[in-house]
Amino acid sequence: MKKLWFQLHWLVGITAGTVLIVIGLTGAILAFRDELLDVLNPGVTSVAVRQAPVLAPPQVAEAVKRAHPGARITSIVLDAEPGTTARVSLAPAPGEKHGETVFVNPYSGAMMPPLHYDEVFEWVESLHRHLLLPRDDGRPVVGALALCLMGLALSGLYLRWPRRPLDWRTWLTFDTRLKGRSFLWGLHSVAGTWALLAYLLFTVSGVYWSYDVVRDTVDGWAGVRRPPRVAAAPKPAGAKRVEAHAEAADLTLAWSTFQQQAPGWRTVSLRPPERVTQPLQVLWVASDAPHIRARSRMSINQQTGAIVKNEPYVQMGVGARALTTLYPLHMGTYFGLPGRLFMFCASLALPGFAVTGWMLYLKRRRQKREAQAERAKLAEAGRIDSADPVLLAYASQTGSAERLALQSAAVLQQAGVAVHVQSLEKLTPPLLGSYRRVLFVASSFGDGEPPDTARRFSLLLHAAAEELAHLQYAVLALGDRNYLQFCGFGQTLDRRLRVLGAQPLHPIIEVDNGDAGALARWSQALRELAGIGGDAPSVELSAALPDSGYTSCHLARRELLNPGSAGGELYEITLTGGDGASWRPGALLDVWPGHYAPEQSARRYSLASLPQDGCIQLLVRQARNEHGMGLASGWLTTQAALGDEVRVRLVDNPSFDIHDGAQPAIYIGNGSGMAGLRSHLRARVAGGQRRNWLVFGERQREFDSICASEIDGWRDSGHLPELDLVYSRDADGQYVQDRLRAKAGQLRSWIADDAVIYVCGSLQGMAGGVDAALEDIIGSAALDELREAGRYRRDVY
Ligand SMILES: Cc1cc2nc3c(=O)[nH]c(=O)nc-3n(C[C@H](O)[C@H](O)[C@H](O)COP(=O)(O)O)c2cc1C
Repeated sequence: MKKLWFQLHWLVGITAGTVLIVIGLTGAILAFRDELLDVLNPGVTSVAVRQAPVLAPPQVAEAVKRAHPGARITSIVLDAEPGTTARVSLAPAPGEKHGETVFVNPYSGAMMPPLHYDEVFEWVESLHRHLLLPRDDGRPVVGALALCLMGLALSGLYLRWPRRPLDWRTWLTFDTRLKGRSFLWGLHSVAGTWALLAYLLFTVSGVYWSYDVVRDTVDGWAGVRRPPRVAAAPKPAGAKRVEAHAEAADLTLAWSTFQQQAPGWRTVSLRPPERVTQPLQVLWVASDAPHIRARSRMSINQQTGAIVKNEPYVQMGVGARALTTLYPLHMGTYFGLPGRLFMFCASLALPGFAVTGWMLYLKRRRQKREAQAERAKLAEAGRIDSADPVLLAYASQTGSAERLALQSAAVLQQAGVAVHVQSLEKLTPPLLGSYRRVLFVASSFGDGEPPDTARRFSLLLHAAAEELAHLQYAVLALGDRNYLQFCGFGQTLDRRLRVLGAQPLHPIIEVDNGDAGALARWSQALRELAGIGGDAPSVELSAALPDSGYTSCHLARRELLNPGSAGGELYEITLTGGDGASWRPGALLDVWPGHYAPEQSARRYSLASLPQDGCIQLLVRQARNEHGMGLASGWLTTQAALGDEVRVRLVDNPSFDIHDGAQPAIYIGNGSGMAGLRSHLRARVAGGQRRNWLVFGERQREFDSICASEIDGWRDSGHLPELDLVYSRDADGQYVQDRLRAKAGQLRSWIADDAVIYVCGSLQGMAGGVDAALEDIIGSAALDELREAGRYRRDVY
């Protein structure tokens, strides 16, 4: 059901929604038409206020007749606001369609300069009301668009219905720290909810004005009688034009009658008829009227001054009065300036909805296409038949979990493990129970809820009484920490599986916004499951679309840091040109090796510099394999010429993010792991944080003392009171874990002082060794506590 509504919402959105942009923009312009005209025509619609009596309509009419002899006045509009000029409309000259409008100084009767640009606003209005089509053709089209707007607003409301509908915050606010799709979604849905009332008003008024049948029916209910709509009959050729000077009556009598009857008015419009024998029509808004369309009418005999008909607004029926609110509600003027601004913003927001809606849709479509490509790759690799396959089950709203499930399946399949990949949409508890090992990749949606496609499975699993003691499982939960229920569905799934007796292969791994560190842990879990040996290169999983978000930089400098080393050559690579790029210490950089093979995936490096350094720096070890040099490392360290373009993408790395505050920091690492540690240390030094301890390992002091002068500088300035540089191949060779054990007491004391531990470098050997040493020194429970408290952060590969 929700799927169908989603399809409808999006289909109407990209069709009618696109035209609604025009209606919205023109509506926003018209909302401030008078003010815009005033700005464009200074000194036309108002003059400086004087302490002098203002001219009455008969005197205004006289002044206009003197300036435009022979012209017939069709209306005089006065405004009680001091300094507002009188607006007088004249009948069209022979052969013309529209008559002139002139403005008259209310104190002196002088003619004001002509008003310019009004025709532009008329054009905008005709675009807004009938899309520049002939009026009778355009009105129903605009009416249909208004109905589409209502459909979009209401279906949007249904699609975003939160689990806790009574909490107003979930309706009207969203966390602006959200990123990417979540941000767009939050903006689209929350702004949509805010604008909902405006759109319902636009629709109701739009439909009323667009369809005669609706208008007649509603008028009938409201007891409003309008004159029948008949086209004005063409005047017979040779018909005599009414001569203004011969026929026009003096307005004095009629005006004095009106004034006796209506002493307090805000605006008044007099419509002198063609013939003196016909009554003068007066429309006026009382000074205490509730809105600008609360108009009273009066017909006055021009010759005797007697009232022919008097229809004060207050005596109108309830229905008729209700109908007069339609226009002020549509414009927002009913609620004064705040109302106008609200309706203005709602109109302007229409293009915003179209843009965010399109962006959401295109992103979703790309994710799906990428998932299809990954699925095809998996199928191409050939299915491995087995009676005991691993099931990779995914719950995905917008495609990331599906892609990660497929990438995970590929890792297992490449290692010879038979896999089945299945969406939770099609999974049932009995089917789940037919597997022995299941890996879930589950995102969260709404408010920590399952994605739409996984709702049914989630309900079934809750109601299930299946015994799952034979089942081993692991959960990779995707989410975003800015949501209150971070990885809510992944956690629910994990809890429920435990209750049903299933055995966790691995503690749940929670991925905050595609966090590369968490994905690396999942990748490691997959390797263990598949029995992949330590020497095999690790596989990079990525939730981001393969080629999105890249910018161009240029190779500015490359420096060999370890000439003569027994290990691989290590270079400092400097890139420039990513102006304005910003990242936090610990962040990563994807380098796109598309210069060789477009289908290749990116290579990821830890950033070794800070944005304030004015450049991007990496420490790149030149990788070598049986085909030669590594694709990206070979290119960056040897083949690319200085100045060559390098396509890069910044990747947040929340699990290796720097901590704020003065807690001490212990930095442990080896080899190119210096990159991640260096960006942290630079930030700590810049921030004046002095309690830092670096434990760093390489092969030989003579050849591998990388970044030595910078490290010496930190030590000399007092920012590195503890420094342990260890070299495994020197005479007194040690690894970092050995040094940690040797300084166990000091380590415990730093940890007791709330230190945060950072580890960056190779997973094989170093990271495992450090983990074991820490466990020995402080105990596994304390290490777990550090991990949970975010005080043990790793970026290992
Ligand atoms: C509307 C919306 C609601 C979300 N709600 C949550 C949430 O409550 N908790 C959470 O951890 N993540 C939440 N997320 C983040 C997603 O789980 C995360 O972006 C995930 O990577 C999406 O994976 P998918 O593309 O497979 O659906 C939400 C995202 C969106 C767009």
